[in-house]
Amino acid sequence: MRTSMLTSIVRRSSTTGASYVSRRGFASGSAPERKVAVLGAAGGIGQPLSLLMKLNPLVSSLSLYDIAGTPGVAADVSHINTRSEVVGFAGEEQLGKALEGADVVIIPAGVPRKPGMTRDDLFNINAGIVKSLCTAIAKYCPNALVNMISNPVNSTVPIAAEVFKKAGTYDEKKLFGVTMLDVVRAKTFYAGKAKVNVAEVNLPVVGGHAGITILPLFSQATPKANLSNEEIVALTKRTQDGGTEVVEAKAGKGSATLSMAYAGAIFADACLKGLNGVPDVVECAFVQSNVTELPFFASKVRLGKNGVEEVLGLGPLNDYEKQGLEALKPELLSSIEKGIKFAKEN
Ligand SMILES: NC(=O)c1ccc[n+]([C@@H]2O[C@H](COP(=O)([O-])OP(=O)(O)OC[C@H]3O[C@@H](n4cnc5c(N)ncnc54)[C@H](O)[C@@H]3O)[C@@H](O)[C@H]2O)c1
Ligand SMILES: O=C(O)C[C@H](O)C(=O)O
Repeated sequence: MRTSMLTSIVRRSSTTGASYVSRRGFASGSAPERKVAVLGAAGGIGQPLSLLMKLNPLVSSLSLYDIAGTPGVAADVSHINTRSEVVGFAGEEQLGKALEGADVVIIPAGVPRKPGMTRDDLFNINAGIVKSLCTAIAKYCPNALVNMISNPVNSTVPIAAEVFKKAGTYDEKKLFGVTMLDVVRAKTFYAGKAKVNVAEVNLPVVGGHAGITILPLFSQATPKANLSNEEIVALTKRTQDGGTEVVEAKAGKGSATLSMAYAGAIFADACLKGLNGVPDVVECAFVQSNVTELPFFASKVRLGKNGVEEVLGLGPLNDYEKQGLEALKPELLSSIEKGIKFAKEN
C-alpha cells in the first residue's frame, strides 16, 4: 500500500476536514524534525496509536515506551515505510532516553475500566503512574506538549500540572487532557441521527471527560438539522455514556482502544501542525482555563507554536446546555481538587 493511502486514515482535521498536505504550509518532505513519544505504547491504545503516529508524515522520530513489550511493538511498527525512525524503550531505566528531545508526549499509560467501574475508580492506580511519568517529563523534555489520555482525565491533568509546578517547569500552554474521543463520538452520533455526511459534521464538546462532565453542544453543530428535544437529550446521553457503551460491549476486556487511538492521533496531529506554524488549528481539549470559574475546563483551543495559543469561549448555549454546564461543575471541580490534593501530598 502506498504511504499516501495509509496516511489518509489520519489526515483529516476534525475541525476543518482539510488534509496535511494542503494545510501544513510546506511541501511534503520538508516538514521540520519532530519527535513524538508514546508512554504506554504496548497497551490497547498504545499499539494502534503508535501505528497511526508512524503514518503521520509530520513525525520524524517515534519513541515507544512502556514498562515491557515495547521492543516487539517498535520492531513491528518500524518496518512500515514512512518517514519516522522508530525506537522502543522498555523499563524505567530507559524512560529518560525515550523522552529526551520529545516535542510531543502522548500518555495512554495506566489501567482501563471494567464493567461497573467509573473512571474515578482508576484514580488510585493511574494517579501514581501519571505522577511518575510527568516527573520524568519535567526532567527530560520540559518543553514538550503533553497529551494526557490516562483516566480519570479530570484528575490526571491537574496531577500533571502540580508535578510540573513542583519541578518549576509548568507551562499551562503545553498541557492537554485529550477529550477528542468525546468529539469524535458526538460527531458520529449526530451524523447518524441528523442523516448528514459525518465527514462534514463539526461541533464542540466542553467540560471534562467523565459522565455528565462531558457536555456536547449540539446547538452549535453543523450542518444544522431539525432534531427534536428528545433526540438531543438522547444524543447527549449517548455521548456522555460512550465510554461505558464500549466498556460493557468489551465485557471485561478493557475500554475503547481503537477509536481512542484514532482520536489521540488526530489530536497529536493538531498539536504538531500548531508547532509547525499552521494557522487556525482548533480542537477541543481539557486545559487550564478562564472560560468558567473552574481552573481546568475542556473547550475549543487554538493551537500554535507554543501549544495553546488561545482558549476559545463556549459560544451561545441554549437552556438545556446551560443547565448541563451548571450541573457538571461540582463533579468536575471535585475531580480537579482530588488530583491537586494527591499531587501535593505525594
Ligand atoms: N482520554 C480518553 O478519552 C480515554 C479513552 C480510552 C481510554 N483511556 C484511558 O487510557 C488508559 C489506557 O487504556 P488502555 O486500554 O490502553 O489500557 P491497557 O492496559 O491496554 O494499556 C496500558 C498500558 O500502560 C502501560 N503502563 C502501565 N504502567 C506504566 C508506566 N508506569 N509507564 C509506562 N507504561 C505503563 C501498561 O504496561 C500497558 O501496556 C486507561 O487509563 C484508560 O482509561 C482514556
Ligand atoms: O470509558 C472509559 O473508561 C475510557 C474512555 O474514557 C472512554 O471515554 O472511552
